[in-house]
This record gives sequence, structure tokens and C-alpha cells, in this order.
Amino acid sequence: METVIDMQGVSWKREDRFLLNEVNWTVLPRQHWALLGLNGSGKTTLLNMINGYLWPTKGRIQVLGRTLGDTDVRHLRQAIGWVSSSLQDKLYGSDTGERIVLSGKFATIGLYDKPSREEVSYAYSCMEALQCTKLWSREYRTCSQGEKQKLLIARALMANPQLLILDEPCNGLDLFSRESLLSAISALASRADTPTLIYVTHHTEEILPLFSHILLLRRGQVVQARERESIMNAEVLSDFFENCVAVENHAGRIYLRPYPQ
Ligand SMILES: Nc1ncnc2c1ncn2[C@@H]1O[C@H](COP(=O)(O)OP(=O)(O)OP(=O)(O)O)[C@@H](O)[C@H]1O
Repeated sequence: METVIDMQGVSWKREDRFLLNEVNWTVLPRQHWALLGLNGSGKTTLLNMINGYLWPTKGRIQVLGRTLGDTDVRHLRQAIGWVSSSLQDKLYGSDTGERIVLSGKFATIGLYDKPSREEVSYAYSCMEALQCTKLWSREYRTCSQGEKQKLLIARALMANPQLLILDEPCNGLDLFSRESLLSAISALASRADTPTLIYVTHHTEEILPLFSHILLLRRGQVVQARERESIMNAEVLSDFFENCVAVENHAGRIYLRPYPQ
């Protein structure tokens, strides 16, 4: 079985400091992973490696069966959707939801080619997957943060990726927009043709039960990379955060409280 991601002994050193240190991580088909780490733990650095934007100082990386260094990364990137909020401000505010999503097919900012009828219908189905078809004719600049995130994910689906990285998608969302986005992600994951999902976050309660595995990253090192059940408990999470935390489980989601010593 072809691995989705396979990192072995991956390190990245800058200015005498290891920003990633001996990272081993294997993602298999039909797994969905959450990547949990505090600010500065190395999550973005890791994603940059997976997408071939950074080169490891040491170690080997395979993504979708292709070894980085041995493959055309531009080709590889077409099979990876990387949704991060940094893209939000680059898109044209006057474009409609339809055009924003369709532009994902061509990986362009703005739409320059006339899409076929099939492409338009596929764009609609991507928006259905994200429960945001009501944004079809809406100007992008009039969308809320949560609506923009849904459009960006639908846009990434337009290229039919095998791997979809959701990079802190709930940042800046209020409680209800966050729940609406998480519910859309949950619906997306339940579809038969869903790509492998990697969900990057600082917050355990965003890690929906659909994420079968969790990688805990701290100061550039993998602390744990295992099934969610063996990670989402007070003992492992207190050890990981180096602070005592109490956990509350609501519908399979884990809410943390700092625990007075
Ligand atoms: N090009 C670089 N040169 C030197 N240090 C860097 C470089 N890029 C990142 N760093 C440092 O590496 C560490 C990890 O950064 P990274 O952005 O990967 O963390 P992160 O987990 O994504 O953080 P956040 O959750 O805040 O986005 C940080 O201390 C950062 O300052």
C-alpha cells in the first residue's frame, strides 16, 4: 500500500538550532491526521517540507509515493491542497464564490480560462461538499471569515487533491462560525471520495472524531504520533504541554482546562 506521507529522520537546522529534529511520521491511506502543536513548534516548517518548499538538512521524505528530490515538486503540488488563511487576502474581492472555487482548477488567483460545463458543475458539487452553495453568486469580499474558509476548501477540492491540508482553518472564527466550519469538514470527510486530511491546530477541541490519528509536535520534535484514543487523555496531554491539564470529553471532542497545581 502506497504511503501518503513518509518522513524518516527529517531534520532542519537554522542558525545552530534544529527547527525540526529527527521527525519520523507515516500517514497511510484512509487515515486522517490532526497535527497539534503550540506556536513555534514547527508545524508550518513541516508543511513546507511536505510541499517541497523547504529542503531537509537531513532525512528522507516521500509524499504520495514520490520521493522529494527525485520528483517534480510542481507536479506533486497539484495533488496536494494546502488551505491556509494566508491565501484569503490574495484572492479578488469582486470575484463570486463560483469564480473563487473554479479558479482552484487552474491554481490561479482569478479566473482566466472559460470553464467547461462539467467544471462548473464540479465546482457546485465542491461547494455542496462544504455546505456553502448559497455563496455561489456572492462577492467574495462580502463573505464572513468562516464563509471564506469554506470557499477556500471548496477551491482546493476543485483540483481533486489526494491530500488536503487544513492549516489552522478555525483561526479568527467565532464559536458559531467555527462549529459551522467543523460540521462542513465532518460532512466532507464522510464522502467516499474524500482526500486524506491533515488538520493543523493549537486547540484539541477542534480535533473532530473523524481524525483517526494525532501527531504531537513540540520544539521541532515528534512527542507522539498515534491513534487518537491513546493521545486524548489528561496524562499524555499534560506531559505534552508541560502543564497540568484536565480534559472534558463532549461528543468525542476534548476540551482542556489548565489544572491548578
Ligand atoms: N527561515 C527561518 N529561519 C530561522 N528560523 C525560522 C525560520 N522559519 C521558521 N523559523 C523558526 O522556527 C520555529 C518554528 O516555526 P513554525 O512557523 O514552523 O512554527 P508553527 O508551529 O507553525 O507556529 P505557529 O503555530 O505560530 O504558526 C519558530 O521558532 C520560528 O521562529
